[in-house]
Amino acid sequence: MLKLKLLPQTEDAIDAAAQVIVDLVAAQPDAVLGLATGGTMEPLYARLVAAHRDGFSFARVRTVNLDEYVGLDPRHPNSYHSYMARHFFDHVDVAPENIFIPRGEIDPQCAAAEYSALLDRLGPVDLQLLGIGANGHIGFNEPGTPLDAPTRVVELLADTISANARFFATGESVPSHAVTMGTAAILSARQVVALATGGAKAEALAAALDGPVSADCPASYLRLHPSCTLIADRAAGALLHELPATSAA
Ligand SMILES: N[C@@H]1[C@@H](O)[C@H](O)[C@@H](COP(=O)(O)O)O[C@@H]1O
Repeated sequence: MLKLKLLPQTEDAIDAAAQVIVDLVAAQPDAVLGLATGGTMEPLYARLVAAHRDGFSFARVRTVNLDEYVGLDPRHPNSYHSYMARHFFDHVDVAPENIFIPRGEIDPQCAAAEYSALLDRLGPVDLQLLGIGANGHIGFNEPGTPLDAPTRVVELLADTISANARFFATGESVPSHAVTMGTAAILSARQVVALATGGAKAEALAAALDGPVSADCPASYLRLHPSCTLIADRAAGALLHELPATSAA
C-alpha cells in the first residue's frame, strides 16, 4: 500500500524523509539502506550529516546505492561515488567496507553482474530511499521497464540525459548508459521512502499516483509495494487529482 505524505514546504518533506531513516537506523543499527542520488537528496543528506554531528551514528549500517553512470571513474566529480562521498560518506561514520555502489569504471556487464550478486548476498534492502525522475523513472529504470527488471546495464533516455546535464560542465558529454538496481530489487525492499520536491516533479507524481500502474511510469509500481511512503511537498503534489485518504496536511 502506498501512503502519501504531502507536506506544505520542501523542508518539511526533507525533514520527514530524514526522520524515517534516522528512526530506522535507531531501531536497527545494522540496517541495509538503499540510497539514492540527485538534487532532491542533497538537503536530505545534509540533515543526516547534521544528525551525525549531533551524535547520531551510522557506524553499523550497510548501504547500497541505486545506480552509477557507465564510463565514469569513481573520482570523476559527477560519478555517483563522488556525489555520495561529497554529500554523505565523507561526513558520517559509515564504515567504508559497508558502502556499495555499482562500478562505472569497469566493463558494464561485469559491473551489473557483480552488483546483482552483491544485492543477493546482502538480502532485501531494509529501507530503500528513492527519488523520482521527471519522466517517472526510479533508479535508472526508465519508462518501458517491466515490474521485474533485474539489476542491469541500461541506456538512458534523451530526457534523462538532458535533465542530468545540469550537473555536468558545459560541453562535457553526459553518460548515455548506467548500471542500475532493477525494479525487482527496488520493489523487494522491506520499506520504500520516495521523496519528490518541486514543481518539476508534479507531472511524474500525477502519472505515478493517478494514472494506471504501468511501465510508462515506473514510479507507478510503488503503488504495488506493501510498505511505501511517498513524501512530497506542495509543489510536487500540485497536479494530483484526488488525494488519497492517507495523505497528511
Ligand atoms: N538516477 C537518478 C535518480 O535516482 C533520481 O531520482 C533522479 C532525479 O533526480 P533529481 O533529484 O536531481 O531530480 O535523477 C537521477 O536520474
